[in-house]
Amino acid sequence: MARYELVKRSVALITLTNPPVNALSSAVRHAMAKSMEQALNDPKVTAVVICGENGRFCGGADIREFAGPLRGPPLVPLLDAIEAGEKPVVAAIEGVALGGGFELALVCHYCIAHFKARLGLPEVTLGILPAAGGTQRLPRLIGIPAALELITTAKPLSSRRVSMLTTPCPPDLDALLEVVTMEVKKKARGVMAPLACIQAVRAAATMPYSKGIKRESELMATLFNSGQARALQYCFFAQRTAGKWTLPSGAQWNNSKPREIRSAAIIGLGTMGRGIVVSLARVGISVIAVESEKKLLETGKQMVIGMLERDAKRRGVSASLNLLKFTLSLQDLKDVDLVIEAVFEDMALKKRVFQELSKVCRPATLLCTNTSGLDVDALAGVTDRPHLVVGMHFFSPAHVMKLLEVVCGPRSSSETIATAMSLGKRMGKVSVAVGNCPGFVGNRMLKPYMDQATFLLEEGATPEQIDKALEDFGFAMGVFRMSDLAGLDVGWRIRKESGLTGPDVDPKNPPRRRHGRRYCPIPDMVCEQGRFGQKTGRGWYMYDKPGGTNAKPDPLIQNLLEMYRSRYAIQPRNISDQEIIERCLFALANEGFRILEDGIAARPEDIDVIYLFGYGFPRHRGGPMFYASMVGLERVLERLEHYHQAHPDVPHLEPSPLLKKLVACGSPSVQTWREHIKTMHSHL
Ligand SMILES: CC(C)(COP(=O)(O)OP(=O)(O)OC[C@H]1O[C@@H](n2cnc3c(N)ncnc32)[C@H](O)[C@@H]1OP(=O)(O)O)[C@@H](O)C(=O)NCCC(=O)NCCSC(=O)C[C@@H](O)CCCCCCCCCCCCC(=O)O
Ligand SMILES: NC(=O)c1ccc[n+]([C@@H]2O[C@H](COP(=O)([O-])OP(=O)(O)OC[C@H]3O[C@@H](n4cnc5c(N)ncnc54)[C@H](O)[C@@H]3O)[C@@H](O)[C@H]2O)c1
Repeated sequence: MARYELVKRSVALITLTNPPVNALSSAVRHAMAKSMEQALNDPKVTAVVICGENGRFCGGADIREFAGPLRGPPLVPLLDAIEAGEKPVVAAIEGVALGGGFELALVCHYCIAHFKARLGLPEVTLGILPAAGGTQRLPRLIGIPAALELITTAKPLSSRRVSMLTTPCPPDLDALLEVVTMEVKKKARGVMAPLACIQAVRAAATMPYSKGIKRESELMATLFNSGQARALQYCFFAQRTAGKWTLPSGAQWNNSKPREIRSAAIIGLGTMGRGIVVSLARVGISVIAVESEKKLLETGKQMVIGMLERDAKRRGVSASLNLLKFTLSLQDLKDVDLVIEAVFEDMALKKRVFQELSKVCRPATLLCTNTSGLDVDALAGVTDRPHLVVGMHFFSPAHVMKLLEVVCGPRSSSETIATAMSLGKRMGKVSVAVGNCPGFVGNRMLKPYMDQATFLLEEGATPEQIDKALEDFGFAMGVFRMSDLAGLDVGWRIRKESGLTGPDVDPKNPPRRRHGRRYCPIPDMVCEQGRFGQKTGRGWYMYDKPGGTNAKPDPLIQNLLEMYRSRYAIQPRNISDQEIIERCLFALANEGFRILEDGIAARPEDIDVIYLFGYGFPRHRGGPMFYASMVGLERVLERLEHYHQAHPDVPHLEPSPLLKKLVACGSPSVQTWREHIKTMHSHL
């Protein structure tokens, strides 16, 4: 846990040895305390060097220990003792010095850092604050403004020469803290940790160290026991668990070898195709991009080049334009390692493309689809290599959004899945393996969530009221603002294709019902007026111009809602924010339970990661499944039963059998739900 050596008969070298990141677990703290004591008491030792094994100084406190009672020697007195010791202590930093690891470096009398080292205080991302003196020592060392920036944003710092640092000098502390508070509140709505950090830094500026460190500890105690800290720490591990896919055959992430991908092709240079090209090229993969018409190819090419150049400028590297080739001919794809199809969401068209690819590409080429929800296995079925077909479902904009759903068809081989997962990781995506069903995980769950929002409109709410309730909950954007951004025509086209609306469907027979269940035609009526969202300057909101982003409530939508309600004799009622949150989010989680039952997602963590990275679910709430567990499964069940009774024609509100089962088993913690699903069928 910590190795002690005497070097050159006078220097004590203490090496932290707790792989993989040398976290400060209780055993490490214990070993460090012993080693420090030995060094301080040995008259031969004139100086101490602390470093970490395997090129990593220290990743901070052991986050897993936060879930139980704190054991072992506490960190603060240990660090205080190092700082107070009479022999000089040097931190030799390689790799990372994060959180408690950085705080350890701060108490050392000298620090030497490798130029590639990454230092930082990521505690706020876990819902806590740097409570081993970080909020007290860092402001003293680098000044209030720089310390606030590092502590409240968790931004890592690369190592640099002191002469390059600006001199800390806050002209007016209160004004500065006010500005930072406003920024933090704007960026992270309702998140407690950064605000507590500001209070702790205020203490560093206004109190002696002995009082400041007490204040730090009080604030930590409040955060430590908060639901937000639990949620954020859950997210940390969920994100790491999500990459660990497993198939019923026993093939899994650590026994399946991915193929190396050097070249790829993208079919379709629309919204998604362009972003996928950029994501591939910037990690050094050569890409052939295919379009159907010369003009579209040229437009797509110019857009991709612009995106790559802007991206390269931001990252201070040169744009990898030499990796790109643009063509109208599928014949050029003979030798690529992998193809990602991103043409219109039209099964017949996609089948034609896959048949063609089957003929053109060499037999070993992987064929992937970016479909948002069509049957991946049906596409596999038209090829000569169904085992090499897999869904790679990117999110828009594909070069920015971190999520990738890897959709495993029943015939996708483990090597194919491993390759798609590994390619996602290489592109910097959080990749989650999911099963094949309409909408997969993310979009399948979106339906009940959006349905509830539109039903609430019928019953008396407004788009802005629903959005505000969701944004106050922590979503970056409410459901209507998000739909305006994504484009309302996409969903309209899908509803037309599934026979829910369109010229052949009589809206009055029966009204507000389709396929035997409640249906809200308001989104169709909005689209019929040419209101497709931001791109047309009108949608659920109005914008100053097409492409504008400043959403304002539109009286025309208000009129439309009033006319609609009077046409169907609906008496509008006052709807509380609580009802909005419960109906939208419990319906969302309820579908998540069904997805787990159906074996489309392997575990609740996967669903949560999809919602955190693909749909802007607030991280401090942990994701829809974790949120349901925090609310209490019994309560979620009771509320769903209540709403289902009030709306029996909405099957999505009927509590899922898995939810009922979990409640009957005493509402176990989310990490153990998997044990209750084991016997069910897996589509992964
Ligand atoms: C370090 C990384 C950058 C490495 O990234 P990489 O991509 O290489 O690897 P992975 O991320 O995949 O990680 C590999 C593996 O390691 C696990 N892991 C990583 N870091 C930790 C960690 N810190 N603890 C435990 N485990 C860790 C990870 O899970 C992977 O394993 P798995 O099996 O899941 O695959 C990257 O890992 C990273 O960014 N790590 C996190 C860094 C971080 O956030 N550090 C801060 C930790 S919090 C902290 O340090 C707090 C300090 O300020 C100390 C505070 C003192 C506490 C005092 C307590 C007072 C409590 C008072 C409350 C009283 C309450 C009461 O009264 O009740
Ligand atoms: N837009 C999103 O938010 C989003 C998100 C995830 C997945 N998707 C999915 O990605 C796919 C593409 O969506 P999009 O939004 O980029 O569509 P888009 O309409 O912006 O682009 C599709 C492109 O494909 C081209 N194309 C059509 N047939 C072709 C052919 N035979 N050969 C070459 N090019 C052809 C079109 O000219 C067009 O440029 C769809 O399956 C969609 O469901 C979309």
